Amino acid sequence: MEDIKFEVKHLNLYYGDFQALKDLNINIKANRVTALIGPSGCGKSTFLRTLNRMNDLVDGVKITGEINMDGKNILSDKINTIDLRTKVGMVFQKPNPFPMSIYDNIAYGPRCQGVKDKKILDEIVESSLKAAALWDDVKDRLNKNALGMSGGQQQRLCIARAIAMKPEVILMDEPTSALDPIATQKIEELIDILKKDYTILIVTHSMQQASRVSDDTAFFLLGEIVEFDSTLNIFSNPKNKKTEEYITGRFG
Ligand SMILES: Nc1ncnc2c1ncn2[C@@H]1O[C@H](COP(=O)(O)OP(=O)(O)OP(=O)(O)O)[C@@H](O)[C@H]1O
Repeated sequence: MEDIKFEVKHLNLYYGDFQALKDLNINIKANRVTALIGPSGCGKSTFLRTLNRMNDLVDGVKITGEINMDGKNILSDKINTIDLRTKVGMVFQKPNPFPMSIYDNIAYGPRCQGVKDKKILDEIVESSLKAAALWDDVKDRLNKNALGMSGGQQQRLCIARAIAMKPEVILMDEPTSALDPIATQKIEELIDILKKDYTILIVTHSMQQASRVSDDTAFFLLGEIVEFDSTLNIFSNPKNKKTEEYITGRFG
């Protein structure tokens, strides 16, 4: 059996009285790329954020059900959310480097965790930038401000920053929606390389992107998962009529 990273059981999420996720049941496989697709407002980002408890930061949220990560329910009160967010890193829609040097952007997280040794920090910075396919672009200007990089480079820096924390999972919420086609292609190539070492979930509005980068795809509609299958099946032989209508562009 393939390794399951997240086993989601009867997951419901409410923002106040509004139910944004409805009885989700899904197994996310380790070391695969899972795409979350569906029309605007159907709960993709909300679901993504349950996986590192980012919704805890929103007032009035209520969550029921279970999300077992490597067999442990991460929704339990006993879970240390700081540790969880170290294991489950996140990359956002808009690249959001800190207004500091390229080096310090990567070293920031490890330093917060108490790493002080310059040699170790140098190693983390180099290996993280290499893993994000950015080292060659920036190795001669590590002390320059990260805000001077192109948008695509900034997004790869944000991926490198996530990698520096040695995560097991990387959540990506529309990571290329602010990027041009060439920068997008680089991120997609990177995702393909990273899945060897990490479990990746990606929210995307691009059907082409979902079919290019992902192994499995979940189709969301109005807070429910309508269909979850291999990306090949979802795009070539969807079982649900709504899935077929969405992927062929008839709504959304
Ligand atoms: N903080 C919040 N408070 C109240 N309602 C929210 C909050 N965040 C999201 N919602 C609502 O929950 C539903 C799901 O939102 P979510 O952002 O998860 O959808 P999405 O599928 O990611 O949409 P998009 O593709 O537009 O990013 C929407 O109806 C949204 O208005």
